[in-house]
Amino acid sequence: MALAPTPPQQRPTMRHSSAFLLPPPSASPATDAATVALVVLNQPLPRFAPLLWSRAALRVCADGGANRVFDGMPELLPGQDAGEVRARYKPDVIKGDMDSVRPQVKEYYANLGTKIVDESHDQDTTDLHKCISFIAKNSTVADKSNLCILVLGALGGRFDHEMGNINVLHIFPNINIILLSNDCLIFLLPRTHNHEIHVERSIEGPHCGLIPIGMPSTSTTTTGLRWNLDNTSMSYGGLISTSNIVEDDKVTVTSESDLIWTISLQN
Ligand SMILES: Nc1ncnc2c1ncn2[C@@H]1O[C@H](COP(=O)(O)OP(=O)(O)OP(=O)(O)O)[C@@H](O)[C@H]1O
Ligand SMILES: Cc1ncc(C[n+]2csc(CCO)c2C)c(N)n1
Repeated sequence: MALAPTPPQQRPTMRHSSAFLLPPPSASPATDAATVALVVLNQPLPRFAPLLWSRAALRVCADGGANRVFDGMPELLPGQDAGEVRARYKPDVIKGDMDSVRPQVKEYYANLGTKIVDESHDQDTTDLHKCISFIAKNSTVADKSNLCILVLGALGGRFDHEMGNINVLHIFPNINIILLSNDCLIFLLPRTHNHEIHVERSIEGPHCGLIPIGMPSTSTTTTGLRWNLDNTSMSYGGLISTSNIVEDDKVTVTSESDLIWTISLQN
């Protein structure tokens, strides 16, 4: 027999913040408290890749993501010597089925001490899935609520890859994973919690969305949005909240089902 969901008033509150994207020297207590791990996917690096790299305690490239670091970091830092930039931005780990990383790139980083984890035997899980499993297993952070995994290049590109990347959020609902592109970010709001999203209005918004992927939501209630939901049901084929607008610095969400939160990033 399925367990009844915990009533909304008994759920703990999960707080979310994108302060990790604020330019230095800004650092909020929320950013400092979490240990950041970075995953680089096989897509063009977003402009803030060097900033997030410097804030991460662990840097993992998913297969062809290593090519993007090798080629892209010198391009993002054009005033600096390309060779020095390359040596400075050395991934800790390259992991995946290794069909996309160029042999010369793999050898370059292996010689610098990067750990290469070849999982070409596994053709049933995506490289991102493999990387998140690796981080979850190897992170020294005992309390996983203090771990924040930032994924670069997860959106905009091949639709099957995008859906695979969003599926990874649902596979690991208890890990704080944020999918990023130059244009927006996405994370999961698990139904086990009420959610308080602190909006960094200097860098994100105003466009946002609240989307039930995977299952309909029988009841969702929000504050802080232009078009709030009030015990509203959402489903594909019915209402989903896209092209919404953030009105307050804090958005709250309570829902009977897992939801995807997305917000635009200012360029
Ligand atoms: N166009 C894209 N859009 C979104 N994510 C992508 C895209 N390309 C790659 N990725 C992400 O980067 C990871 C590594 O990419 P890579 O190209 O090495 O994967 P792959 O397994 O060789 O892909 P495939 O064989 O399906 O082309 C993927 O698992 C995926 O999460
Ligand atoms: C039903 C089903 N659909 C697709 C794949 C293929 N696939 C999924 S993840 C992956 C690895 C990509 O690096 C590959 C090849 C599969 N195995 N099972």
